[in-house]
Amino acid sequence: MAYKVLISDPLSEEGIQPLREAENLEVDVKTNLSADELADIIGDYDALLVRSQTKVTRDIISKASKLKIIGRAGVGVDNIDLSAATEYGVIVVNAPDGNTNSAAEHTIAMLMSLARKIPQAYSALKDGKWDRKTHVGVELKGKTIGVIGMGRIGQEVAYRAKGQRMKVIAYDPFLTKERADKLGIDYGSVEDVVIASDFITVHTPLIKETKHMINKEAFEKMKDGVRIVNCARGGIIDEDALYHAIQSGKVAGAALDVFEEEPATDHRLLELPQVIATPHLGASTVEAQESVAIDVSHDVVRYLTEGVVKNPVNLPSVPKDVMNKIEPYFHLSEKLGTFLTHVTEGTAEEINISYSGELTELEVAPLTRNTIKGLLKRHLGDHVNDVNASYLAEKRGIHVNENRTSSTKGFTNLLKVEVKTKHGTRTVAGTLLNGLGARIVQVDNYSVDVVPEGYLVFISHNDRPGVIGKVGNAFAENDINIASMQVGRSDVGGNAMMIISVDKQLEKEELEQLNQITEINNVVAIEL
Ligand SMILES: NC(=O)C1=CN([C@@H]2O[C@H](COP(=O)(O)OP(=O)(O)OC[C@H]3O[C@@H](n4cnc5c(N)ncnc54)[C@H](O)[C@@H]3O)[C@@H](O)[C@H]2O)C=CC1
Ligand SMILES: O=C(O)C(=O)COP(=O)(O)O
Repeated sequence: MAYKVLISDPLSEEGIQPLREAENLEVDVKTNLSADELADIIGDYDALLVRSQTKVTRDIISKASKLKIIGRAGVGVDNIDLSAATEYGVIVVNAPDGNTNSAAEHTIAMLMSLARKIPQAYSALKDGKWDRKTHVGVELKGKTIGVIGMGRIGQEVAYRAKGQRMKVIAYDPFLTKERADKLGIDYGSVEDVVIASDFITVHTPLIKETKHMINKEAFEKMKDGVRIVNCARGGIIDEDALYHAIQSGKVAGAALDVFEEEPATDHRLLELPQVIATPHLGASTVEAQESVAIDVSHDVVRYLTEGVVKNPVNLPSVPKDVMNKIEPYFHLSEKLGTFLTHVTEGTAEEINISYSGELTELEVAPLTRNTIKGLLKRHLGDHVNDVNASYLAEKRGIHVNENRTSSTKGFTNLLKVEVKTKHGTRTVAGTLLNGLGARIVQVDNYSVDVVPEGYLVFISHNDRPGVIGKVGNAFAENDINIASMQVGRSDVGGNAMMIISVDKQLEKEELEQLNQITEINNVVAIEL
C-alpha cells in the first residue's frame, strides 16, 4: 500500500519533486486547513510536511494514528509539539541550512530599512508627501550591533554587519573567546550585549530559556535610542515591553518580521510609526524555499523507505559513517531486549547495558535505544520505536544505564543487558561473530551459544540425571523437532537451564506437559 504524504503549508513545487518522484508515495497538498479540518484528515497520512503556519498540536498528533514523520521545511519547530511527537513515536525533521542565507539577508535589509526609515518614507511618498525632514535616518558605520544567538543566521548577520563597518558584540551559550576572536567580534553576556549596543538583533530559537529574554528589565539597561530587530521568533522579545519602550522614547525603532501571534494583522505595535514590519518573510525567497523543501522531502522519502534521516529534531543525529559501523549490531541489541522480556519476571526497574571490546569505540546510543525498544515492544506494542523508546522507559520510571567495560570474556565484542525487577536480576549477553552473525553467549551465569532467531524454549530446572531425556521424550511425543539444545548448570545438582531451538511455537498444552516434569521449575516459550 502506498504511503500518504500531506503538505499543509505552501511549499515550493520544485522542492517537493523528490516526493512526487518517489515510488509508493501519494502526495496531497491541502493548505489553509483549520485545526478541525486537519484533525479530521490527519489519520489517513504517514507523513506531514509543514512550514510555520500549521500548528501541529498534541491533539493533531494524537489523532494521527498512521503518522511516522513530520517534516518542517525550515528551521523553527516551535509550531510542532515535540513532546507529543516523541511520545507517539513520530520523528520530526527540519531543514536547518536551506534558509540561513535568506534569513540573514532579510535581517540586514530590515536593519538598513530601520536605520534609514525606508518603509515610512516610501509610504509617505506613495501618499503624495515629499517629506525629507521626518525621515532623517542614522548611519550604521561605527555603531555597535548586539547579536543574541550566534548560530547559523546570527553568524551570517554578524559577518554582514562587519561589512557595514559596524562593531559586533555577541552572546551565545556556545560562543567561545577563540571563536569570537576568529570572527573579529566582541563577546559578552546578554547583559553586556544589551548595555553596549546601538542596534540589537536576536537569532535564537523560541524556547523556555529565550521566551521574553528581551523584557522590561533588559530595555531599561539599553542605551537611549537603541533600535531592535527581530527576524527570529515572536516571543523572544516581550511585545508589551517593546511597545512601552518605544512609547517612552527609550527605543527609537523596531524592525519585526515575526510576532507572538501570527498572522499579526491587527497588532498595536504596527500602529507605531517607529515600527517597520514584514509578515514573516525571512525565509521567503525562491532559493530558500526550493532548498528547504528539497531537504525535507529527501528526509521523508528516506525515512519511509529506509528508516534513516539526515536532520532529526527529536532524535540525536547519527553520522552515516557511525551508523554503518553500528548497524550490524542493531539486530542483536533488539533481540537481547526481546529475549529478556520473555525470561524476566515482574516489571523492569533498572536496565544496565554494557558494551565491551570493539563496541567501546563506537557511538552506542542508538544501540541502547534499540535494546530498550526490544524490551518494551512485546508489552507496549509496535508503536514503540527509536523515537519514543527512551521516553517510554523514563515515563515508566525505568532507569537505563549505559556503560563500557573491558571484560569481553574472549569475544571481540560483547553486548550485555541486565534487567532488574522486584524479583531479581536477569542477564543476557550477545556477540557478533565474524562471518557467523549474532549469537547469545550468556544467560545469567551460564555460557551458551544460541542464534537469536525464531522459536526458543527456555527451561529452568534442577540438575538431576535424566531430565534432558524426559524433555527430549516430551518433544518427541508432540512431534516437535529440536534444532539445537544448550544446557548449563551453576554446580553439580544445583540450578540449571536449557535453551532449545525449535521449528514452531509451542502450544500451551505442550508447555504445560513440560512443566509437569518434576525437576523443571519453569518453562517459557520465546519468539525472537
Ligand atoms: N524569519 C524567518 O522567516 C526565519 C526565522 N528563523 C529563526 O531564526 C532563529 C535562528 O535560526 P538558526 O540560526 O538557523 O538556528 P541555530 O540553531 O543555528 O542558532 C540558534 C542559536 O541560538 C543559540 N541560543 C540558544 N539559546 C540561547 C540563549 N538563551 N541566548 C543566546 N543564544 C541562544 C544557540 O546556541 C544557537 O547557536 C530560529 O528561531 C529560527 O526559527 C530561521 C529562518 C527563517
Ligand atoms: O525556518 C524558520 O524558522 C522560519 O521561520 C521560516 O518560516 P516559514 O517556513 O517561512 O513559515
